[in-house]
Amino acid sequence: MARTRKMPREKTGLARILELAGPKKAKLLVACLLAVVSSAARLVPFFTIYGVIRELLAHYTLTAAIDPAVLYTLAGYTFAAALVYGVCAFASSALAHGAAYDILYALRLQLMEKLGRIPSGYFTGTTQGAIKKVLTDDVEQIEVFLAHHLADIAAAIATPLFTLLYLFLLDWRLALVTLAPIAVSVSLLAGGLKNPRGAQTQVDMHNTKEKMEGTIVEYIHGMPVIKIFNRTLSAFQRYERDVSAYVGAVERTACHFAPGMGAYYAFFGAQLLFLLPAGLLLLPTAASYLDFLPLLLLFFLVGGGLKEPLENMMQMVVHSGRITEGVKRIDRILRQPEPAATGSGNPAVYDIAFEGVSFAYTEEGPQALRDISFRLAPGTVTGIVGPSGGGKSTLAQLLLRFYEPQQGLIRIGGVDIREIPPSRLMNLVSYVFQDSFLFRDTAENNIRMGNRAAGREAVVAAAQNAGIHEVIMALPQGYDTVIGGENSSLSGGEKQRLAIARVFLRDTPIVLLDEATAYADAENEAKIQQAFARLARRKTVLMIAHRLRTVENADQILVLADGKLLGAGTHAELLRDCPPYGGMIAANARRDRWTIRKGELPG
Ligand SMILES: Nc1ncnc2c1ncn2[C@@H]1O[C@H](COP(=O)(O)OP(=O)(O)OP(=O)(O)O)[C@@H](O)[C@H]1O
Repeated sequence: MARTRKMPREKTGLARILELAGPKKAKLLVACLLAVVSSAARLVPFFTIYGVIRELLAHYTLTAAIDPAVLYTLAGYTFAAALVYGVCAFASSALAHGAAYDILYALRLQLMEKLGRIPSGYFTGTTQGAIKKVLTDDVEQIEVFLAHHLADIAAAIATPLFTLLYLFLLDWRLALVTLAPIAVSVSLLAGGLKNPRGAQTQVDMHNTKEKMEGTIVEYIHGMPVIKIFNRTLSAFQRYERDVSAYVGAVERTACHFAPGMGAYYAFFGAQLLFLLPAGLLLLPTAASYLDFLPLLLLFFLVGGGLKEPLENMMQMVVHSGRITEGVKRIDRILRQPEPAATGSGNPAVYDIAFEGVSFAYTEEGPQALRDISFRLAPGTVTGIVGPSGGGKSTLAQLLLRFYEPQQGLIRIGGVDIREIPPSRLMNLVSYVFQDSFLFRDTAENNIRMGNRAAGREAVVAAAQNAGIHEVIMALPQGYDTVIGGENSSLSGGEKQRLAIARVFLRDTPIVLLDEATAYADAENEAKIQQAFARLARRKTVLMIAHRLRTVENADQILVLADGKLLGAGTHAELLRDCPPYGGMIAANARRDRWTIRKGELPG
C-alpha cells in the first residue's frame, strides 16, 4: 500500500523567526545564554545581603565575634556578580544586535528577491502600502524583537525559575507565598491574552492599519486629481473611513486588554501583602527567631527582584502577538507561488502561438480572454486592436507570464512557455509599457536597465535608435542627468522613447509594444513610430494599437473585443471579412474628422 507522505507543518511565530534567522541562530542562542547569566548575576546581591544579615544577627550580642572574612567574601561575591552582570549584559546585547541586523538585512534581501520572482500580476492586486508595511514595519519589528526581546525572554524565564528553585529549597512555604501573587497576575493576563476575542482585536488592529496605510499611499498618488477637482480631504471619504476604522480597532484592543493589565499590575508587586501575614503565622514554627528573620527579609527582597524579569516576560508575550502577525505577513510574500524555474525549454525559433487560451483575473470574475487561438510567424509584425477593456493588455501580460491562463497553452517556438525558465523567457521577450516607469537615476542607468553589461557606446547607440539621444544631450548633465530631478523631467512621449532605448539595448527576439494614447504632439508621435519601426526589424512583434492606422501595414491584425478574437488577417482581409473591424475603421475616421465648433457645444 502506498504510504502518504506527511507534508512538514509550516512554522509560525518564534519558531518561524528562528528559522528565518538561519545560521545566525547560534549567535542568538549565545546572546540568550549570556542574558540568563547577567540576569542571574543581578540577583546575587539579594543573597549576599541575606548572608550579611545572617552573620550580623548571629553575633548581635557580641559584635567582636563577627567574622570579617565572611563579610569580605560576601562583598567580593557582590562585586564579582556586578562585573559578570556588566560584561554579560554588554556581550549579550552586542551579539543580539549584530545577529538581528544581519537577519534584517538578509530578510529584506530575501523579500526583495522574492518580489522580483513573483508573477508581476501580484502587484496589481496588492496595495503598495501593504507591501511597504511588510518591508519596513514588519521586518523592523523582527529586528527589535531579536535585538532586544529574545534575550530578555530567555532571562525572564530562566532567572525566576532558578531563583524560585533556590527559594523552595530554603523554605517551600514562603516560596509558595512569594509565588502566589505572581501566579495570580500572570494567569489573569494570560487568560486575557489567550481569549480569542482579544486575539481578534489585535488582528483587526493590524488589518485596519495595513488598509489605512494602503489608502494613504493611494491618497498621496491621487493628490493631483484631488487638487484639480478642488476637493478637500473630506472628498476622499475612504481615507477618513479607514483612519477611523484603525482608531476604533486600537480603542477596542485597549479596552479589551485594560482590565487584564490592571489586575496584573495590582497583583504583581503584592508580595509584601502576602509575605507579612504569612511570616507572622510561620514565626512560631521557626527553630529560632535569628534564623527566621533574615530568611523573611530575603523573601521580601527577592520577591521584589523577581518582578523585573517577569515583567519583561509579560511585555514579550504582548509583543509576540504583534510579531506573529508580522511574520505571517512576511510569509504571505515569501510563500507566494512562483513560476517554475526548473523547465529546460529553449526555443530556437520565435513564432508565438496561443492555443485555446481562456483567462479570468479572479475565480468569480468575468473572463478577460475567452478561448483565444492565433499564431504569430517569426519576424512578423502583428497588431492587436479592439475597444477599451477588450483584453489587449491581458493578452500581452499572459505572454510575459504575469498571470497563468486557466485554460489553453501559449507556445514560443513550439515550447510551452511554462517550460521556459522565467529568466530565459525575460531574455526572449521585451515589453514597452504604455506608461513606462523611469527610476530616479541617471538617463544612462535608466537605459542600462535593459542590459547591465552594456557600455556607454551601446547605451548611446540605443538612445539614437530610439530617437531620444538629442533630448538626453540637451539635459543639464547629458547622460549623467538624474531623470525626474531639477530641470530634467521628460514628457510622456520622451519617457516612452527612453523605455524603447532600454529594449534596443536588450535586443530580444520578441517585442511587445503598447502604443501610448497620449502623445503630446505629432512630432513626438512620428518619432515614436520611427523608433518602433527600427525596433521591429527582424523581430517577432506584437503591438497593442490604440490608433488603427498605426498597424494598417502590419503583417497581421488581431481584432479583440470583450475577450473574444473576432478576426485575424491583414487590413484588407479584415475590411472584407470582419464587419466589426470595418465598424472600427469607420468610427476612427469619424473621430479624426471630429472638431469642436463654436455653437455646436451644448449650452
Ligand atoms: N488587474 C486586473 N484585475 C481584474 N480585472 C482586470 C485587471 N486588469 C484588467 N482587468 C479587466 O480585464 C478586462 C480586459 O482588460 P485589458 O486591460 O486587457 O483591456 P485592454 O483591451 O488592454 O483595454 P485598454 O485598451 O483600455 O488598455 C477588462 O474587463 C478589465 O476590467
